[in-house]
Amino acid sequence: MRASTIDAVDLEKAFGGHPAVAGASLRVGSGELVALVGPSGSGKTTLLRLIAGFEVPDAGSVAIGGLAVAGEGVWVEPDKRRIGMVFQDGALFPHLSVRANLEFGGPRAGRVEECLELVGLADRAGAFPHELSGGERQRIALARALATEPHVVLLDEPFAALDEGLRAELREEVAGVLRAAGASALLVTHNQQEALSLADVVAVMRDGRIEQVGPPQTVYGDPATRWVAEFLGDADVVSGTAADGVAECPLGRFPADTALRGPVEIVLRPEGLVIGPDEAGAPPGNAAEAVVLGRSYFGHDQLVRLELAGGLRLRSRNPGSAAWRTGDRVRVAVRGPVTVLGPS
Ligand SMILES: Nc1ncnc2c1ncn2[C@@H]1O[C@H](COP(=O)(O)OP(=O)(O)OP(=O)(O)O)[C@@H](O)[C@H]1O
Repeated sequence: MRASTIDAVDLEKAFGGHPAVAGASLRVGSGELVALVGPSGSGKTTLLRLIAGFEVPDAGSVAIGGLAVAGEGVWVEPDKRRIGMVFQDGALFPHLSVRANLEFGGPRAGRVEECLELVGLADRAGAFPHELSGGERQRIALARALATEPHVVLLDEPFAALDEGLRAELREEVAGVLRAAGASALLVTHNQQEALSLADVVAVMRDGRIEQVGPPQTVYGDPATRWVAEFLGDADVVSGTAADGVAECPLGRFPADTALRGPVEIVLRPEGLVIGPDEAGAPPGNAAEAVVLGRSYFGHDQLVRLELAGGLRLRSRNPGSAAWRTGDRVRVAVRGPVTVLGPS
């Protein structure tokens, strides 16, 4: 395991008796990019502010770069925590040039040029913030955050103010810059795609707690709870019964944790269901007859709504090549990974 850059343990913070962070623990390893994702009001920004030192925790502790900065009897001011911050609006000093913005924290000689080079804006050192585009401003904000060689960069919704096209482009660029700089970073976002596509590790926050932490493929493909499954993407949940390591439902039999017995919930992703006269690629048995209820065509793919005998409704996301019509009788097979969960 990599050395920790952030170790936040059992943090609690309430405002007026209402808990915003309710026992959250979060670790960021050295050189790791961790995304903290959750719905509005789940406590992401408060957790980030506790780590940065803009809020004092009611309980719990924070260590940054191996040094305790908050906890019982310990308090280190934000400007002594060696963190770099990037906010939604960049928050550059408007009356200072790009160079002066980067020099503000007193970086070592040559570091300003290095950081401008990293974000690909070496030629804009003399410009003022109002002369930069929204995307350029965020790249300069990142360069400024990196200039003082912090232990960790904290980014709070850094792409939220940008339009969709620019957002996607800048996301990749920012992740690339952070990786090239070998920086450790914690990114707060309410955008699931952003979290899954950018981060090495995704922490899913709900009601002030971290509900699941893991690599993007794990939190999406093997969600710990039904809530995580439904928050991170489209999911259909089918009731089944488990015994001896197998869960059974109208779509077939699936491997399950041997500890599960009795009623279970089986989580299916629409892209894991294939439709067709043949059962392309699916193991024998894991298929069922269905009627097409309707379809939405998106160009790059389509979402087909299906109903099985007994009224069970499912969705299949597949290449838009086959124009299934309402009322068509089809066979639906499970191709993708399924997750079997105990009753929630
Ligand atoms: N300074 C404050 N005073 C009072 N309540 C606050 C304060 N800061 C946050 N809260 C409350 O704490 C809860 C968590 O807020 P927080 O901003 O941390 O959530 P979030 O997940 O970042 O949400 P969003 O994605 O909307 O920014 C909310 O109910 C919010 O209203």
